Amino acid sequence: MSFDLILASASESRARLLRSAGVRVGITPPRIDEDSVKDALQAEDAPPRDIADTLAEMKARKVAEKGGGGLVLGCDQVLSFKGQVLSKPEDVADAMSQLRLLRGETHQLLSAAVIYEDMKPVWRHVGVARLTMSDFSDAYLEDYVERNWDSIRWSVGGYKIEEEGIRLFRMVQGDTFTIQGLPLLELLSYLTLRGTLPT
Ligand SMILES: Nc1nc2c(ncn2[C@@H]2O[C@H](COP(=O)(O)OP(=O)(O)OP(=O)(O)O)[C@@H](O)[C@H]2O)c(=O)[nH]1
Repeated sequence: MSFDLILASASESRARLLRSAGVRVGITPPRIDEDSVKDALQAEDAPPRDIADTLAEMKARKVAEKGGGGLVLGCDQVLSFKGQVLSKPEDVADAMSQLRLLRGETHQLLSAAVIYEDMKPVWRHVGVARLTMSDFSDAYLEDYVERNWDSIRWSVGGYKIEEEGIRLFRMVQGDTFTIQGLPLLELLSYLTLRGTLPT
């Protein structure tokens, strides 16, 4: 089976978004040390957008270097809150403390995507969403995390917007795809414009 692109990501959410849109996706998870790259960039005060874009490009390049040709898509999402960059929660306690931090406040999700072809970047986009959380109670927060841990553990911010996580919010600006980790609309526009996908 031929693929429209290779997804250089272990994210089941991204694979699902692409396949639901009818994109024929091969998966090759990248093997990069995200944390050390993130730490180095934060030490240089790199803005969250640059952190996400740099990591997305590194993942695409790492998989493109394995050969195989075609289009390789690398992605990365970061949560930006008052100058901090938050990652996926380490454990239940971390998820609870992150959500307490974000409660009643507005944070941004930045979802970067980079496509490599013939060993060079040919397209990139960083989607941005702004999300304002409601003032949910500690009791609901703890119950939400305990019940949903197996799902939210894979999500930056410790929530899944398309599941019960939507109840944590009172306002969301930006598309659900960007929030779920992929600027899908912009990606599909590029793939149709270049003739990879029929339209
Ligand atoms: N389904 C869903 N996934 C979300 C949501 N918010 C964030 N995510 C996921 O959170 C993850 C963000 O972490 P990343 O480091 O960018 O990606 P990853 O899952 O570690 O996978 P790699 O691309 O291999 O690094 C992605 O898998 C996103 O799809 C959401 O609201 N819904």
